[in-house]
Amino acid sequence: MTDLPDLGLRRKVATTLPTEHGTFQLYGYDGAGGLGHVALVMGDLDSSLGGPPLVRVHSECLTGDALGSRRCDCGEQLQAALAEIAREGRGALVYVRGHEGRGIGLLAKLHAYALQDTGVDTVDANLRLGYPADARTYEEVAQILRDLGIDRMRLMSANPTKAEHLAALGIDVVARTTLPVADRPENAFYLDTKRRRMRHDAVEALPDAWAQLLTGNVPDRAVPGTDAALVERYGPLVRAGSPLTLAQLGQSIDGFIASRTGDAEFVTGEQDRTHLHRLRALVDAVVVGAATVAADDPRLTVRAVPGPNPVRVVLDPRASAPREAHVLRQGEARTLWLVGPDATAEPTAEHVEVVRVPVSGGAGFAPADVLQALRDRGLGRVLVEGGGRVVSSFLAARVLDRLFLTTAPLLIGDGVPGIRFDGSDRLTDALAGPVRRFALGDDVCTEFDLTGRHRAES
Ligand SMILES: Nc1nc2c(ncn2[C@@H]2O[C@H](COP(=O)(O)OP(=O)(O)OP(=O)(O)O)[C@@H](O)[C@H]2O)c(=O)[nH]1
Ligand SMILES: [Zn+2]
Repeated sequence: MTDLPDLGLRRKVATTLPTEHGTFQLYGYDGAGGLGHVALVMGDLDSSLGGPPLVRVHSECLTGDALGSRRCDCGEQLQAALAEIAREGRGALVYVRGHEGRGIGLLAKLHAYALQDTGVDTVDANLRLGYPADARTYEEVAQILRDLGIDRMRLMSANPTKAEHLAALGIDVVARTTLPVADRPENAFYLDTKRRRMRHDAVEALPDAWAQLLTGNVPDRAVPGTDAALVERYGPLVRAGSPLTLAQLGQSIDGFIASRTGDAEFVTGEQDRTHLHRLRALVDAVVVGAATVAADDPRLTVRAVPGPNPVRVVLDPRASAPREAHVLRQGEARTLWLVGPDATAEPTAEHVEVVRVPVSGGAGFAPADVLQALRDRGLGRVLVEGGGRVVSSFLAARVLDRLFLTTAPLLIGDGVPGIRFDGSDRLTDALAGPVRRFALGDDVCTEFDLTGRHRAES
């Protein structure tokens, strides 16, 4: 190992850092002109025990790492590297301060971004501002690696120059592996420039998971983190094809979707809204009852995420929906207004089609008749999203494939009920799993897989 000058860099503090990938040892070092560096370590790094460990030398990128920027791939590489280390149960990530903007600093990088907004590539932008294309140095990194007992390692990086710098400082880089990143419209030019002008490897570029799901494909590999979670959560719905009947409801933990005055803003939080919009984007049609249209005047479009608007379906046997309701007036998506055979209803706008459906028994539609009317119009994938009575009636009729029931940590005490149906006398007959559960901020979404409960075809 080359003898390095002692830069006076010291490990100052040791603590732990629990992350979504597991708990790491965290070491704080001085250096980087007072900014300090951080190393995250998992497992025993001794090469003689488990071979050369997996190491990521990660250059600080405030915009990518902390703010989720899609101009670069830094944030995704950071998460992917931690996930890889956790998968092996062993390795280290050195988070290098002072490397921001390839060593030119944050504000200079932002100036370089402004130039890139005019079409200049990332290399020329640095040069035009009077900086080198890459001003990063690695002496302090080598000192930290040495402090961690790492003299041989497998480096996770697409940048051969980084490996060469570390090798010149006496670190034996026995292998270099690339991390999967998503090729997205926003980062394509940057990634391409790194490959053409900075010798970066062409990394296996994984497609944007949500864009794939929207086109009906379930990617078999996704960038760890958000993309992987999207595939896990929504992949089964895409695979299920058509027909498919889903329901979604957000309610307080004591089972109400609104207070007794009808105040429903907001029972569940922002993340549940995003989840609802994702479900809307993945189906052909969304179904709501006329009472929900009257109470909430929903738009039923996809706004929180990219994706197409579904056809909007209003269940209104007596044609009582307010004629001024958003879905009956605003044409950003088609609306099917399902009314009883004798109800008085005329289309309120070009995008509205009045559909006659038989009224069964009481004054309501049979869920199976509603689904049939939609299938007759090519709408096989359906989301029933409110209110409580409509969702409950589809549940009771055993036509749902899945129910997404989100509960908020809120006790309303009394109000508009959520899921209600004729219960059973014995708990063994109650509706139980299989379920999957996922956290949506403070709320918990429980996904009931009901495919085994369908009413037998008569
Ligand atoms: N000056 C400048 N810096 C950038 C730009 N985009 C990202 N960066 C910085 O580049 C650094 C990361 O370097 P990259 O070239 O993306 O990747 P790398 O570290 O060389 O290689 P990998 O190990 O594969 O990530 C981070 O410090 C970012 O802040 C840019 O357009 N201009
Ligand atoms: Zn970045």
